[in-house]
Amino acid sequence: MANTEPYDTFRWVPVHEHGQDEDGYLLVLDQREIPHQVSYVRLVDYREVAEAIRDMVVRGAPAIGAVAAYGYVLGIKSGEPEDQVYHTLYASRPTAVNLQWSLDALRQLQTTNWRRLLWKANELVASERLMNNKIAAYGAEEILKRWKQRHHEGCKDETLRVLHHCNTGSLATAGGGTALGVIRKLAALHGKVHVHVNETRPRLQGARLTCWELRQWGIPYELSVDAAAPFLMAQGRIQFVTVGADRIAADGAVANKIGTLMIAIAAQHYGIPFYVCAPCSTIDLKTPTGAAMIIEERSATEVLNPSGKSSDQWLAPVDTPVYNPAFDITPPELITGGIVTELGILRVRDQAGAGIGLAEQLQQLEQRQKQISVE
Ligand SMILES: CSC[C@@H](O)[C@@H](O)C(=O)COP(=O)(O)O
Repeated sequence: MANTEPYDTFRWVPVHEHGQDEDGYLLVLDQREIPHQVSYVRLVDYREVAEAIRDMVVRGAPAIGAVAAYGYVLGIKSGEPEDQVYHTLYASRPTAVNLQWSLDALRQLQTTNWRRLLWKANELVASERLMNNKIAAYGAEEILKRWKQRHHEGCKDETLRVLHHCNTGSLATAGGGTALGVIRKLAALHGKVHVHVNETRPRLQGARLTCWELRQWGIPYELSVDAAAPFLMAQGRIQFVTVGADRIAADGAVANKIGTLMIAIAAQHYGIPFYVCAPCSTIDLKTPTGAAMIIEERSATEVLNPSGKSSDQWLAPVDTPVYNPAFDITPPELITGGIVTELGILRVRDQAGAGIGLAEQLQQLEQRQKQISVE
């Protein structure tokens, strides 16, 4: 099982012969087909895995990382040169650092024993599931505390209202999700939670995937076009923003789905706390600032013909020039709430508004976790 849902986002399927694992393949839920149908793609070759990541059969930074790890197992199992396997998978999507992180975790074992690599891939997936639970707990505790404070100060609304961009649920991770995991936990703790879902042009991860997951979880939601977000804030419909991340630089700048920056700017304008929820593996201390990040550019067709169907569904004249960055970079000063990780919450700005680097805070949180586990 790759997660705790009635559906598996991905699953390694062992093939047993003579009482032991002789072989195996990867099943991946085809997210391009959601919400219309739940179907799985069977992947037996590491090149197919790279293609599935590139084509967004599977997407979401942590899920990409986990699936790439199984891709690496498939490549090594079939005797392909390690370098080729590593670099083919590595290049499949450039912005999500989790991809590199999980491939490095396997490469460091320096083994061609695929069963040992498979064991490691399974371990990464299991630990990520636990991390998701911790992110959910820390994030929900923080937001609920702030919400109660607001209430105490006179806000009469009984419902906790959150805006979410893209998809960060079980479909995007190996567990219960990051930002959506926080929302799910909030719903479990508080009951009255309402989610404003941004549709997330051009691939519509919000409309197709987040609405699908929220419906299954029984959490009330409402869908709007991306450009509506600032106006919803102006109308007082949003109290918090939670989003995920594909890479976080050492200064706290966040690469996430295109549209995130627009929301962060508006949230600051309207005084709405903006939270980024991500495992520590998304923090890339080797990248000092957002300016050093590689932002993936995707095809013009995604924008011109999102359905991928017949030419009469093109949204603009066929040869219209398009610039289609898949992500944007939100500067640290706009991460007004904090970065929710499995170790706790990182603050990007101190009380006086000065920048605080993440490296030192991470060290402190790690130290604290070690102390807790000793006690
Ligand atoms: C927990 S998922 C975090 C991010 O990967 C998510 O917010 C996002 O931007 C996904 O982009 P996608 O292009 O769908 O892979």
